[in-house]
Formats: sequence, C-alpha cells, structure tokens
Amino acid sequence: MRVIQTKLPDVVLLEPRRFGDHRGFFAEIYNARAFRDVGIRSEFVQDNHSLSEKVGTVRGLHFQKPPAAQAKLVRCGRGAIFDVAVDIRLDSPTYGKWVGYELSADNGLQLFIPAGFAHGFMTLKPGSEIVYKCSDYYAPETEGSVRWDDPDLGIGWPKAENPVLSEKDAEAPSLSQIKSPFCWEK
Ligand SMILES: Cc1cn([C@H]2C[C@H](O)[C@@H](COP(=O)(O)OP(=O)(O)O[C@H]3O[C@@H](C)C(=O)[C@@H](O)[C@H]3O)O2)c(=O)[nH]c1=O
Repeated sequence: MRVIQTKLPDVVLLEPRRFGDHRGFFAEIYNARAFRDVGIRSEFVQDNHSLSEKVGTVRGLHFQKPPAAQAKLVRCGRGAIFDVAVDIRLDSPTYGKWVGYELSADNGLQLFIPAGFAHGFMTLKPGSEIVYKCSDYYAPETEGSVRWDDPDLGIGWPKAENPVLSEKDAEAPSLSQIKSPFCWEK
C-alpha cells in the first residue's frame, strides 16, 4: 500500500496494491495490521455504501460531534468522485483548510479522514457508488453539516453549478455560522 501524505498532515491518501492478471485484479482494501503500521489506528465499526445517480451530486459536508465523532476511510467502488476533507478542529493550525482528490473505481485510491474533519464529495460519473468505513456508529443527534460552497472554504469543486443536493445539505450553514463550536479529543 502506497501512502501519500496530503497538505493536511492527518489526512492520508492510500493506494492499495493491485495484483493484476488475466481475470482482472486483486487488492487488499483494508488490513488492520498494515494500517496500524502506517499509523492509522482507528477501529472501524460501521461500513456505509451510497449510490448517487447523477453527475454533480454533492453529499456533504458532514461530520458527527463528540462523543460520536467519526474517522472515515473512503473509496469509490463504481464511477468516480471528487472527495473532500475540511479540518474543523478549532485548535488546529489548519482549521478551515481543505484537501480534495479524485477517487475512482479505476484508480482505487482511498482517503483516510480522521475525526475532527467534515467530509463531502461530488460525483464525476453517473451511478457513482462510494463505500466507507466509520470509526463510530451513526448518531443523528450529533450530526453537523457545513455548506458545500462555503465561500470561506473556497473548495475547488470540479463542477460548481446546480449540484444535486439533499434538502438538509441545501440549508447547511457556513463554518463560521456554526453556533456551538467544539474541540476535539485527539
Ligand atoms: C449517514 C447515515 C444515514 N442513515 C440514514 C438517514 C437518512 O434517512 C438516510 C440518508 O442519510 P443522509 O442524507 O445523511 O446521507 P448522506 O448525505 O449520504 O450522508 C453521508 O454523507 C457523507 C458525505 C458522509 O461523510 C457520511 O458520514 C454521511 O453523513 O440514511 C443511516 O441510517 N445511517 C447512517 O450512518
């Protein structure tokens, strides 16, 4: 597994090794020991899978607050997405900074996003599916969101017009409007 550091020191891009042959390929997409060896010690307790029909669907930016904050390990099983992590840890030197990468079924890249980050993505192909592991259970009472096009964040989405959004995401506040900020246990 190739480990690629991002400009946010805690967010890591991972490229699992693919063993190709005449049938296709084989890859280990999660191996607790190999992840521990590269410093990722999160214990994952839930796997999620979502399908977005249309190109330009945006889900996010989402997070859960403590005590149910989630680290996530995200990959694209079909199609392609532009996947984004935003540092929302108040005490972090990179608070409000984002990184974004194309994750696709073809490139097999995965993004590890620790707790304390908001996560979201835009689909780049019709019928894109993402699969992601979470280090805590879904706890809707702890959910928070930040608007996808928060001008303070200035996320460089590949396609900026008329995204397909959920009602909840269309009404999300900007990061600076979040009323009860929180600090993260590291
Ligand atoms: C996230 C989640 C949702 N649900 C339910 C609630 C709701 O009825 C339905 C759809 O939920 P949402 O609209 O929140 O789904 P979605 O917009 O895909 O939410 C996800 O977005 C990405 C970016 C993330 O990072 C995830 O953590 C999660 O927040 O699924 C669960 O049962 N378990 C879960 O873990």
